[in-house]
Amino acid sequence: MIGRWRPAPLSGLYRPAFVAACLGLVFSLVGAAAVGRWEDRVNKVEFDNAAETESIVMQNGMNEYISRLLALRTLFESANEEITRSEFETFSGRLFEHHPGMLRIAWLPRINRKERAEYEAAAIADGVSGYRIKSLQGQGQDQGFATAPQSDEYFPIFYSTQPKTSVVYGMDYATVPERRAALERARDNDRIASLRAELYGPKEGGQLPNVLVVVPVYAKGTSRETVADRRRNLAGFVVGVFDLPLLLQSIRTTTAASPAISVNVYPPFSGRIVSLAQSMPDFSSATAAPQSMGDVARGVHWSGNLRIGDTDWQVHAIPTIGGPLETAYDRALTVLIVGMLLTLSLATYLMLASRNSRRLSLANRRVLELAQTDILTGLPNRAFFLARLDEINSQLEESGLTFSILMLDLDRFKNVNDSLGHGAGDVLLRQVAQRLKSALRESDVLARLGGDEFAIIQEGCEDQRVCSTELAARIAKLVAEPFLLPGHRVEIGTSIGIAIAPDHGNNQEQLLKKADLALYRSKSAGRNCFTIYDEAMSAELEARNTLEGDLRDAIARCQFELHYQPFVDVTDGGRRGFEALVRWRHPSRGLIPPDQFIPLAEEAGLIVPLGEWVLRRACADAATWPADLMVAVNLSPIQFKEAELFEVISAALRDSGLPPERLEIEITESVLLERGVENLAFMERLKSIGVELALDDFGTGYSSLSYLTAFPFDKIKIDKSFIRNLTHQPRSSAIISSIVTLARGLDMAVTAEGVETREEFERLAALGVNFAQGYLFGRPQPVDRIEFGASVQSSQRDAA
Ligand SMILES: Nc1nc2c(ncn2[C@@H]2O[C@H](COP(=O)(O)O[C@H]3[C@@H](O)[C@H](n4cnc5c(=O)[nH]c(N)nc54)O[C@@H]3COP(=O)(O)O)[C@@H](O)[C@H]2O)c(=O)[nH]1
Repeated sequence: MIGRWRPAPLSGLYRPAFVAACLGLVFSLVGAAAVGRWEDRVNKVEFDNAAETESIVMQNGMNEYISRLLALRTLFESANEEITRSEFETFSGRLFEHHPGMLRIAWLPRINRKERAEYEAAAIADGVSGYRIKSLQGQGQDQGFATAPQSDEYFPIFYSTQPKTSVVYGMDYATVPERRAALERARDNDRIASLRAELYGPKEGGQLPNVLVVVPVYAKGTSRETVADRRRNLAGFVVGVFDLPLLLQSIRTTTAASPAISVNVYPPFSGRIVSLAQSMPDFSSATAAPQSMGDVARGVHWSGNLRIGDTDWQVHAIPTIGGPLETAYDRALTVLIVGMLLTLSLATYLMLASRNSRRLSLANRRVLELAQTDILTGLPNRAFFLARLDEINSQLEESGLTFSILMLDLDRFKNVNDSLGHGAGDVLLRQVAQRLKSALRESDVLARLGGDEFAIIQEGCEDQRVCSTELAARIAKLVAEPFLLPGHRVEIGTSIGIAIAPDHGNNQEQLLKKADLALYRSKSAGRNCFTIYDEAMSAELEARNTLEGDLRDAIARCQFELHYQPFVDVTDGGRRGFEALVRWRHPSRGLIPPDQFIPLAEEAGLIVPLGEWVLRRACADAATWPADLMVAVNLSPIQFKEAELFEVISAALRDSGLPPERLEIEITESVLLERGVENLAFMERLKSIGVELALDDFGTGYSSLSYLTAFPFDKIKIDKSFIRNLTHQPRSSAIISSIVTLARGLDMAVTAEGVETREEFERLAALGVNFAQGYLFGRPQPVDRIEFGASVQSSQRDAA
């Protein structure tokens, strides 16, 4: 996972907007449909009420017409004398004066065979020329009249509101079967009968059939209780012919019928439809009349009856097209439009919000990336590494996998930084990052933890131990290759510590601690190597921690003591002084040598107070010695970084009364590696007050001869490792000889450390060394065991 961040998938970004749009659309449609249905229901109720009212009004209007025919019947039945033609015409004319739609009214008297001629003559006498009783024959266009055949009784048109010239005078209704049936129905039931009938001849104003209404008239004062009574006492019929469309239109006009309702009146239902004309309305107030009842039935409609006499005409009402009772679905439309607008707004808002939120999340991710990136190398930083480590740890139990952590610390990086500057150090770190990347797989996590520390999480290996050591070896080799920086070629290395999960722990803290311990071991083992953690390291750490605690206590309780080891002048064997070497008298562990606690004191920062104590004690002790004896005190590089060191030394001298010329400060080469300018100034200051300076352990570190010229040393102390080899390695003699020659040239003295044998001593003397120190002249011992008398001096002289 060298390229660690994968962008979040874009799919689903607009999903909320899409879902909202779909839901909004569905709700809008459902809402509009519901409102539409509600509108339908409300309109239907209103329409039904209006249609019913309309029907009642029409029925009342029709009843009014019928009642006028009944008035005529009353006239015939109540008159004592026969009603004359002119009385009939006058009365009829008045009755229907303001009632359009009444086409004509006729009086059909009941005439028997014997009365026929008499009636015919009377009509002619009344001015109806050529009057005779006729029968209607033929169909449609071929219809015509013929003299009615002999019959027991006739029901001819005798009086009529038609002009006397009309051919219909004398037409016997009984000769037309359906009219005869209506007459008989009316007679037998003493009820008004009606029928739909086409009139003879073309009808004014249209082709629609008319309605014949037949009212039976019985002889005055006769019984009509039984059918026989009615048949016997029948006097004739009053017949009204209605122009139904005109009549209904007139009713609607006079009653100010609602224009919202279109009324269609169909002929009485006969059980079968014999012609198209029968399915067409007899009356329609609609602007475009429906072509059939089917048309009406398909839409919103109301059905009822219009009773004319003994027959029910079918009434079907529909909302007038474009009228207020036609469902306009305007509310439903409003709901739909508002719903769509809200949906659109919501979807737009969600889309914008989603887009903004994505932008925000991208920005957040960028911030997160930056927060988890090491700016210098572009690698993940410590925060990312730790988070990833936690993540992998949390999956550890479920996955059953193992992984390794490799902690890397560059060797000698500090030198590059100090000597070539931070710019070069940065370039080097980038190059190291590139090399490390090249050694890793895509699934490995590489991070820079800070400074010259890198860390790797390596997972997915069959044998994690083998895999991680192979990787560490590969990395060590890669980093050991020279780096080309601008104008310089540098060589560094890397120390690596490895911890393996879950063997070495299953949480971040444990694993990092153990990888660090292993790294520490690599560092102390000589660098550019790798170490896998083992349990002994923890034990060591524990011991070290205990020791550190004890060390703090020891400083507070003054459990330290100084032992002194003499150094002698090679030429005469005379003792020239003592080196102060600190020891720790541990309450349970006894006397602990400085090798075992000085590094720890340095790491824990305790060397500063300890070093000050050594200085003061050594100066105080030396002040009691013979005036020709020097005291040499070791200073740690850590003490050198203390700004107060000069004041500490001055105070030790002042407080003890020891002349500065009797104090020799021993420093190691490592001190000279950094803060060169400050250290030089500090050393010059010590020299200026008379303190002598010795370069300790020469030959173990960098052994740069340039230090000898750059810093004002009085003495060089050749490390005992050279002396050890002196007798059997000619090279050591040559090195010592060179050092002596160089020191002499620089006006410096040379001390040989660790002289244990006479042979070594003689060889050193031959090489021109000035001073010697070692077990040959005495081991370090407490001050109270040192004899400053002549005996000591003579024994040493013997050695010389
Ligand atoms: N910063 C401070 N460092 C100190 C102080 N006191 C001691 N030290 C440093 O500790 C190192 C170990 O010291 P020590 O165990 O005391 O060993 C010294 C001698 O005992 C040993 N020595 C001397 N002669 C011989 C010999 O003939 N053979 C042999 N095997 N060892 C011998 O050498 C040590 C002295 O070395 P050096 O300092 O280089 O003169 C040591 O590095 C001390 O510097 C302290 O107070 N502060």
